[in-house]
Amino acid sequence: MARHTLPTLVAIDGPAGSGKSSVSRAVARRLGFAYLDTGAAYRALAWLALDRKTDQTQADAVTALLKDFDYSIGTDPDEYFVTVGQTDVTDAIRSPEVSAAVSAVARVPAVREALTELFRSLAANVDRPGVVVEGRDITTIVAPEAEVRILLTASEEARMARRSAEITTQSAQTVAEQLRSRDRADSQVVDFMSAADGVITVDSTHLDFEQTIDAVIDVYHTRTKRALNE
Ligand SMILES: Nc1ncnc2c1ncn2[C@@H]1O[C@H](COP(=O)(O)OP(=O)(O)OP(=O)(O)O)[C@@H](O)[C@H]1O
Ligand SMILES: Nc1ccn([C@@H]2O[C@H](COP(=O)(O)O)[C@@H](O)[C@H]2O)c(=O)n1
Repeated sequence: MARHTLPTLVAIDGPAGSGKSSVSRAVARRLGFAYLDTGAAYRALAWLALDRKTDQTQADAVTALLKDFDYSIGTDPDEYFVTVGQTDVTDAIRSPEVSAAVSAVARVPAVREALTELFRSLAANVDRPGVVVEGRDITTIVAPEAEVRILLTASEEARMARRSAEITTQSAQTVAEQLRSRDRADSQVVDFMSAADGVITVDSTHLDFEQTIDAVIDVYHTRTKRALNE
């Protein structure tokens, strides 16, 4: 009987706007790996809370949503989608309302436990030789055993400039304040501002997009070669 080999895990954490999703997706494409965006699940649950008019500050009410959280995500880097039940929420989960609500949902311990299990199962069952998983606690909680663990950072100034270039419907000041306040709230729950032991920092402040992808791929090759020699 064929033995199921676990996919190679590339874990990437970092603050909002550091380039986790865009860089991880591009790295997955280059390596022929799957791509798992974990923030999408927290966003989808926040979307459900808003849809059901659930008070996101009430941990019990948010936890109760988990029982009918019928969540699905595409892990092919070229076919990304997010659904809740029959509803495609791929775009809706990026709305300012969801971004403002998501940290309250993500701080509920029962939510973190359930989603961590879900991420482990999704990552273990991809149909590619590896998977790039990105979020806030992948290198530390979800997959501390990952072969490659990276903290992707950039200065607050660079992250804000990149994000506000993307969002044209809000002022640069509003975008910056939302980014800062989300990082502040999220970092009370998990530490994604400093690299844990064994985690390599890639600082993209002075790198363009392609250089950042190259830097991550370099870390991948260095770490996987070293693992082969150990
Ligand atoms: N090195 C870079 N140079 C220039 N732009 C970059 C670089 N890395 C990422 N970007 C751009 O910065 C923006 C934010 O990146 P991205 O959405 O991937 O960040 P993120 O860390 O996933 O953010 P969030 O956690 O808020 O979802 C995107 O427009 C992306 O194309
Ligand atoms: N591993 C993770 C990933 C995300 N979160 C929470 O979800 C929010 C949205 O994440 P994005 O990557 O899409 O920005 C984020 O602000 C966190 O609240 C998390 O807790 N852990």
